[in-house]
Amino acid sequence: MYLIGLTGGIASGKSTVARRLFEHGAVHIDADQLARKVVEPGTPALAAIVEAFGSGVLRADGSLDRTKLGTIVFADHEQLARLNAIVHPAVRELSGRLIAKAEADDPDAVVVYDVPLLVEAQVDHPFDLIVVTDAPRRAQVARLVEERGLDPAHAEARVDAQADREARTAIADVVIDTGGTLAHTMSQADALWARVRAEQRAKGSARPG
Ligand SMILES: CC(C)(COP(=O)(O)OP(=O)(O)OC[C@H]1O[C@@H](n2cnc3c(N)ncnc32)[C@H](O)[C@@H]1O)[C@@H](O)C(=O)NCCC(=O)NCCS
Ligand SMILES: Nc1ncnc2c1ncn2[C@@H]1O[C@H](COP(=O)(O)OP(=O)(O)OP(=O)(O)O)[C@@H](O)[C@H]1O
Repeated sequence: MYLIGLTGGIASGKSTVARRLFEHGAVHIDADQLARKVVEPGTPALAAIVEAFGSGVLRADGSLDRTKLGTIVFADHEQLARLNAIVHPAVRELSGRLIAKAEADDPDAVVVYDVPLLVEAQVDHPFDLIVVTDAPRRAQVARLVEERGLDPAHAEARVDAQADREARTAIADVVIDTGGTLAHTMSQADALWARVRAEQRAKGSARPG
């Protein structure tokens, strides 16, 4: 297995790069999706969230009201830390299991773990390569406002809840510049895929037997 940790700020283009790598043949594991799964009705994490934030964060059908909880936690660092302490361990455990399963299914798989909070959440999977998508803050905010309908203040609050660009690029083996055209992002993703395949081939031919 070749394990890529893919991270980047909100709306920086992680999913766009992950989708391209998936089209090339990578297995894609998405931390945002896992974070939704571990708080489905009936899970211990959802029970812990209700205990911490009250039943006002539930919808009438018993599922989590994500907009309501988002409004609470992205306005207050302490509340966000409480939520993270509930959700992150569950995501860490589930992602570890899924990565192990991908390797068991195909020892030669390239696995992309797409995780917005790689820097913030002490993710310590044994990555072969850490890739960071990097766009200017104004591009992130503009995408959140124009494409996802957030109001500018909420968009800024989400960006501010995350590590800054410098902290992320400091841990990167590869930085993908996602501040330009989509075509420029795609060509960098294609070059990354070619590099990973070449590294895998080199490892394989160095292997005895
Ligand atoms: C607060 C919640 C309910 C808001 O849900 P919502 O559907 O509006 O957003 P969604 O989960 O799709 O996240 C969108 C983006 O917000 C950013 N974001 C989400 N959680 C966090 C966080 N704890 N800290 C900083 N940024 C975050 C990420 O860039 C993410 O890609 C939800 O984000 C959540 O449960 N967050 C805590 C878990 C978490 O850290 N998830 C991120 C990956 S593990
Ligand atoms: N050069 C670019 N590279 C990547 N995405 C771009 C670029 N220009 C515009 N975009 C747009 O920006 C958006 C980026 O969204 P994407 O879901 O890929 O980001 P993300 O980092 O995964 O976000 P999130 O943290 O919310 O999961 C997409 O709608 C994409 O079309």
